[in-house]
Amino acid sequence: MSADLAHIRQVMEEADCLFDEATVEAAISQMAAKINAELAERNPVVFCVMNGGLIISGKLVSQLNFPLELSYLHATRYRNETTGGELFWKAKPEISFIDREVLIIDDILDEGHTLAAIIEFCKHAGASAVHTAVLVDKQHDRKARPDLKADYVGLECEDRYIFGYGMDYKGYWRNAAGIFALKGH
Ligand SMILES: O=P(O)(O)OC[C@H]1O[C@H](OP(=O)(O)OP(=O)(O)O)[C@H](O)[C@@H]1O
Ligand code: HPA
Repeated sequence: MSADLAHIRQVMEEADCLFDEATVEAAISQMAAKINAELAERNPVVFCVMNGGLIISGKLVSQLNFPLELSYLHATRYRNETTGGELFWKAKPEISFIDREVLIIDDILDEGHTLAAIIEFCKHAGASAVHTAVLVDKQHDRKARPDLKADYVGLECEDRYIFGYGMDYKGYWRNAAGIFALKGH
């Protein structure tokens, strides 16, 4: 069924901007500086977690100043909904990373089931270390594991459904140049 575009537009009109473009870009640059300082000599294989990780991955890797290999994987549990379900692998990594360090880039660490499963998968598949970078870490006490943290975090946000910078509302607004919170959520 096609989305109701009038509704999709209204959602943006009513949304609260949590972080404007300049703030998000500054956060991405800070992440890049830290990754450059810590991973430049590690020859990591970098994986973008599709679809949400697309924008942050592109903006982040272009600020990394060392040679790296870039690929993607796709694991999803929200499927255009605002609450998560069972994790479904749409595409597993194709590039080999046995005995290599891996850097996973995603848009958001929410409950963390997605990131935890990807970390586990990469370790089982032979990665010598798994580093993780997320643009946003949502603050609440529903994490898959209480100690689950990403190594590189751009921003922390309140416990609301957010979109923009790769994150979608019903498949839309991944392109929004800012991070917005849905009215009433
Ligand atoms: O921390 P969690 O609660 O597991 O949620 C985070 C994950 O959810 C979103 O992906 P989604 O399942 O929406 O797939 P998509 O990126 O293709 O939209 C997001 O891009 C993260 O990968
Ligand atoms: O708040 C969110 N917004 C968009 N996608 C998401 N995936 C998990 N949480 C979110």
